[in-house]
Amino acid sequence: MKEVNTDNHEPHKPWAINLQNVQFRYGKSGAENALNIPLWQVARGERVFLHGDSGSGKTTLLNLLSGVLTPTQGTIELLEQPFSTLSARRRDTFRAHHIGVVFQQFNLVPYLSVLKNIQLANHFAAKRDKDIVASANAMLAKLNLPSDVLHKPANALSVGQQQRVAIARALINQPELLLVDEPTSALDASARDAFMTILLEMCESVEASLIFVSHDMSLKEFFNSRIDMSSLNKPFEGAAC
Ligand SMILES: Nc1ncnc2c1ncn2[C@@H]1O[C@H](COP(=O)(O)OP(=O)(O)OP(=O)(O)O)[C@@H](O)[C@H]1O
Repeated sequence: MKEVNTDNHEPHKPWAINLQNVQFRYGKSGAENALNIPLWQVARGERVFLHGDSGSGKTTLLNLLSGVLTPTQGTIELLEQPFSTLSARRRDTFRAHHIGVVFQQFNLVPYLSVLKNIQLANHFAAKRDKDIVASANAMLAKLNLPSDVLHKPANALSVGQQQRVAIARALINQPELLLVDEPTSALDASARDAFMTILLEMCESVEASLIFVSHDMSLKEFFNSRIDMSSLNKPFEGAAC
């Protein structure tokens, strides 16, 4: 397994992620509520396991990568294109076209059917899928979900089923970058391993780069690179430690 080197001297490969001198603070709070990442580059196609203590900034970093937050300083490029410097509207469009997200609460619209949840993601895609029902069905079959879930409201599904729907929704537009935050916390060990296998197979099939955040170090075996937030997030100059 490769520990990701943040002082990267390898020959240039196309980047999925390129963070340069990124700083982030929540409001005017102290440095402990902040990120300071001088450099972080992830090559396209890489599958990265991102771990770290509670409060070390993992979710904040994912929110910066998905454009929910923007850096206080520095720049984020995704897929070799400017991202953090875009207007909020353009960032939303970029996200809809290129990024899939599976966050802790899955972010499914609870009262909408599984199909409508998946359709919603495709609605904002660069290319609308003319046969979204067939595509959604094919995706659900790959995820071992029966096709009758398609018309059930999301909140009528088990947690494990909702996780799979969240993956289907995140991958339906074949995103180049997939961001996943602690999705296995509610699963037992065998369900967790099944989830990981499916997630990685699906990622492979659409050739997505993956950033996967978790506390659960037993999951690191599923990844070819891993990074600890403490090696990424440097103390602010002059900050009391
Ligand atoms: N909305 C917010 N306003 C102010 N501070 C925040 C906010 N969200 C997070 N923080 C602070 O930012 C720091 C990083 O939090 P973050 O949620 O990114 O950590 P994490 O590594 O994802 O934690 P966990 O593993 O517990 O989910 C923490 O000190 C946290 O208290």
